[in-house]
Amino acid sequence: MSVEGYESRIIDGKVLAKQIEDEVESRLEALESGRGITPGLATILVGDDPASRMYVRLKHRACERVGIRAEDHFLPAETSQEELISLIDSLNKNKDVHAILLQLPLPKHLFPQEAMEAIAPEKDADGFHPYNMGKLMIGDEGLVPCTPHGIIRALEEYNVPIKGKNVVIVGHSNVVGKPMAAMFLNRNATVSVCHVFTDDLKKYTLGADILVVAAGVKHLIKADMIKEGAVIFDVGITQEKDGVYGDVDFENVIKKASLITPVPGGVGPVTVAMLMKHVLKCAEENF
Ligand SMILES: Nc1nc(=O)c2c([nH]1)NC[C@@H]1CN(c3ccc(C(=O)N[C@@H](CCC(=O)O)C(=O)O)cc3)C=[N+]21
Repeated sequence: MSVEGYESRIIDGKVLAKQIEDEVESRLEALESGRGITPGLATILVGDDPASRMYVRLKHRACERVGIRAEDHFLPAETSQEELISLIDSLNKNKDVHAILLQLPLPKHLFPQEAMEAIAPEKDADGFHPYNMGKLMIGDEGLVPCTPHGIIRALEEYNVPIKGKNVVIVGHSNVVGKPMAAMFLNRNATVSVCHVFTDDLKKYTLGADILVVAAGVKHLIKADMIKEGAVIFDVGITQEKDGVYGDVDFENVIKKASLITPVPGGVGPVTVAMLMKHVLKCAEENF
């Protein structure tokens, strides 16, 4: 990538992830030596989608690095809703499992919302349970989704003020856009949420002091759509034969941004590190 001279504007997600994982590791050691608890994460993957497999593998590797006990539950694509719920029920009751992660998306015949509601809210490391989502909405942030949490952490790390700033979020998914909006509102930013049906996207993005893009459209955001000095988080992942692409035209946008996350090596690794933090929190608070 030709970004010479602009390197200092890059938020290195791997460096930040390492820092978060180091914190987790030392708190985890204290939990083990102090209370004899080793945090345990159970991941559930239904079907053998290659991308999902890779993401689950990334999470297991992170568990290994920090010392979380991870168990992998792989279910065949034809698993029924009842079988899935019954696995979740047994993991809810298992005292050695402090956190449960149901990898999304699920095969089309299954109901993700019902499955996520079956996860005990105190074991919901992803923060996707309606109880945890509801708490987030009313400003009581407990277990919150990993990607938005990682973005807030990055802003803190780089001392970017949030209060009173214009934040624009592109994408209104339950896993990124909506919880992200709530987290910024909780910190008194002025928040606009745009999505596929937004008329004249550029009109909004041009006003953004902080821009979070999670649309899944390769290079949706061009340099002429952003304000000079904006802070930009690219959550997009478009996998093509020759590589992974984000939602931001990075090489051109970096010339106007003050801080920006690359893809890969930006938001992704921070998301995984935040998951580790959440598993630790589940183990500290519920055993
Ligand atoms: N219940 C659930 N929780 C999730 O957190 C969840 C999920 N389902 N389903 C899928 C998405 C996707 N996701 C990513 C995590 C890390 C990277 C990551 O670390 N990527 C590396 C490698 C990229 C590559 O080489 O392709 C990077 O950006 O540098 C990417 C994507 C978590 N997700």
